[in-house]
Amino acid sequence: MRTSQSEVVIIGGGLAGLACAVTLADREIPVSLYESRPRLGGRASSFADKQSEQLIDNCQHVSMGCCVEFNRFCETVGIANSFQRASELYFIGPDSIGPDSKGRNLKVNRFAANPLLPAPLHLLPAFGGLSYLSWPEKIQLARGLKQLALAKIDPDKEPTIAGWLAEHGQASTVINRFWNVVLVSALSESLDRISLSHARKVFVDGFLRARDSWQVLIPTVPLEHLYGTVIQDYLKQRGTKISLQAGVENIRIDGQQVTGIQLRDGTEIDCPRVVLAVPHQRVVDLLPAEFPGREKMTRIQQLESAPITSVHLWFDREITSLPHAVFVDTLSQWMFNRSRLMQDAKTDAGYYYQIVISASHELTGSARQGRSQSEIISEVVAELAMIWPEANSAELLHSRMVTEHQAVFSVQPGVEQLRPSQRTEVDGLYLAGDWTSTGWPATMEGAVRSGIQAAEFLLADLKKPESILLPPAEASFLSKILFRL
Ligand SMILES: Cc1cc2nc3c(=O)[nH]c(=O)nc-3n(C[C@H](O)[C@H](O)[C@H](O)COP(=O)(O)OP(=O)(O)OC[C@H]3O[C@@H](n4cnc5c(N)ncnc54)[C@H](O)[C@@H]3O)c2cc1C
Repeated sequence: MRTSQSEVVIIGGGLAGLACAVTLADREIPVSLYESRPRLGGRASSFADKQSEQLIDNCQHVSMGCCVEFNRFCETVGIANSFQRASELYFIGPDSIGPDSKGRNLKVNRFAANPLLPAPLHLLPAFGGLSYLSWPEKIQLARGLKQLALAKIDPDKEPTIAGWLAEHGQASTVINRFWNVVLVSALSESLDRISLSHARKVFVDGFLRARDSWQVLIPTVPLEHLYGTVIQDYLKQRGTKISLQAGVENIRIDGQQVTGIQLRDGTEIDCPRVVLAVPHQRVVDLLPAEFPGREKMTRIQQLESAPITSVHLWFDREITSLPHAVFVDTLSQWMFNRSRLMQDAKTDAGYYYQIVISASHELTGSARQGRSQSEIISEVVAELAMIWPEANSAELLHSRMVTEHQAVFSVQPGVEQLRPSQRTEVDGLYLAGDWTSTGWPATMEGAVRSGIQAAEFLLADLKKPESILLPPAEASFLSKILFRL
């Protein structure tokens, strides 16, 4: 079968494809979106857990105040009120200082901005109050943060943040209890695989630039409701045709120009403009053997991936009333108290907690050393019991562990040279996806930015140029002076 389609075809209904579709649909450009799975949302989605009879997210997805484009996207499509803004975090670490204070009493450190101090001083009292760093360590940390903010980075020969920290005299306690805690959860990679520039971006955008940038936004409904149903309705009302379970087999290119796509069921669709918004691992397979710029495009195959593991636990009682917490120097990294956070939380299946372990290399392949899922889950529960003894007496009603092996691309030195622009050398072919060149790591912000950037290029080619992408939040006066931001 052969059909002609809308002015623009988007392949992939993750956040990148959706942001592109929303941007174009809002400007009355006819769009058809093809998604291979039965639902939208891509990596940010939910699945039905039979035992708890709940829709659970493949993993907790949080955003931050500095994710300006993602936050605007949520406002646009009407889902912004389905997030809770956390203006206080809880860091749980030893109640004493020194490298040997592991396996000891733990303390909840409340972490919030001082309402009277401007950025970048607003978080200084919170850092100063951390129970598990000594004053000399805190001073060393402040010095390290300043050096990082002012660092001049040569993208062609930048070190890893692990190498840079060692070179700049950061002690192992400071690395394990601060740098590791912040960077591994923000970038989903281990310090020896994180580039200096990506590490710098986390601190500059998240902590130093503006007052509310560090705040964490947590969804209060399953991701399926956020990125599935609501956005689907938004797009359909604006005339976008959405086809689910409609995998694309290949893209046709004639000389310099895109001419259409072929679906896996054999349907041929003619279309002069295609936005390819699939994960980077899928891109090259969808393209013909020859086309302009192919060599450059194939570089994305060198992008490596990092895994994220989530451990879902249902107890017969509440083990803590804290809505979320960050753990210092343990296998578990973040706890989300889903029974407290979710709008329509049901507790018939138990009190539901989700533990996130980013860059979970040690839980995959041979690094896992034969440990079974139940052994890993027991280790996580034992860590929770060290903090909240209630977990010892509570009955664990149900549990499951989910590891996304290709959760994010790995932000190693040199990664920016592998990330392509959203505009390709083929007329009418655009790319979108968290892996394209946005300057952001693999995040919902990066995905949304890429989709909007693709739409900007496409609109320019349609002779409807518009500057849509927002600049980063403006740096405070003091941050400009101190760090030249
Ligand atoms: C476990 C986990 C935890 C994460 N936590 C966070 C977090 O807390 N905060 C954050 O900001 N980010 C987080 N991320 C990253 C975030 O989910 C991604 O960066 C973002 O969702 C990527 O969106 P995307 O549209 O670029 O790609 P994807 O979401 O991968 O979307 C691509 C889509 O293309 C579809 N597709 C593939 N091939 C075809 C084909 N041939 N035809 C049609 N469709 C096709 C796929 O089915 C998919 O729906 C996390 C990711 C994971 C996996």
